[in-house]
Amino acid sequence: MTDPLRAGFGQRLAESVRARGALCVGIDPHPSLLHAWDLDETPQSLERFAMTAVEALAGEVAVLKPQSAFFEVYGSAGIAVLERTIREARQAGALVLLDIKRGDIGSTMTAYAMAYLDEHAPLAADAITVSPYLGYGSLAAAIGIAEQTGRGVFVLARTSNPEGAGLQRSIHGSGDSVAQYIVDSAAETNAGAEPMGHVGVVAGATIGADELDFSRLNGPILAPGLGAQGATVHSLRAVFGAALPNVLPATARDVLRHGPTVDGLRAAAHRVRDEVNDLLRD
Ligand SMILES: O=C(O)c1cc(=O)[nH]c(=O)n1[C@@H]1O[C@H](COP(=O)(O)O)[C@@H](O)[C@H]1O
Repeated sequence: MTDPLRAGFGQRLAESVRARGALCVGIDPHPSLLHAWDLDETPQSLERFAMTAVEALAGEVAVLKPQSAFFEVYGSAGIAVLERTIREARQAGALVLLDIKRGDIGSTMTAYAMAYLDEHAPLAADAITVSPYLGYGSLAAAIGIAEQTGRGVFVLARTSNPEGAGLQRSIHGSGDSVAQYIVDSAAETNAGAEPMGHVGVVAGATIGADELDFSRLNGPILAPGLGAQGATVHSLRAVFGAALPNVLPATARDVLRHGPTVDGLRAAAHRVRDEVNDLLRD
């Protein structure tokens, strides 16, 4: 295995996907899931939930994606659980994509990058989600620090929620859609990187067929929306076409609802992973 601190994120992700299959499982401790697992809404229960997910999945799937909001709800106690979740998941071999969807003016973005992408940060993950609403250029500090530390960013391009379409499909000054402009901006950053660059994009598995051209991206595509939001593994081919090998399908509730047993969670993740493997082989 390549030293995670010396290889770029594109390479580390490619290796992890090769070894474990293309799947990202979200750790989203929704109140409804806590209840379904017979847990209450306390930091102790949050910890039990997250640690069970880590035990079941961190040695199995390529990427785990804790959703920060569900931890932040509990204040500092929740953040402590998030720190432990990130640390233990990484130690068990998963890449951790922290879902925080940050985006701000450049100087503030530097602070966010130091909080989540700096080697010594308590919440340092392998990658984070970022929002380009303040302009792709405002993300430069995060993109730069990620590159220096062997980490990655996933920029929201065409999100899985129905409300995203109006804004993201509107026409940008470049003449393409806003979403395509984001994909093309990431492509410029990733140009020439081997095996691919460290700037991914987010494009929901729920979006229309062939809506975006990913042919120049040279980076990963996080595709949330499988399961609870209605997309299926089968639908990925129509949405992503030739870009399928770079797609990292993501699902949270559809796996987590098979807890609280470690075996149940693992079997659910394996089922989705195997479906994705079959799709990629076809
Ligand atoms: O960035 C994300 O991960 C994300 C982007 C997007 O377009 N849609 C989306 O659902 N997500 C996240 O992916 C997860 C989806 O969870 P499930 O619908 O339970 O699979 C949530 O944590 C969302 O915040």
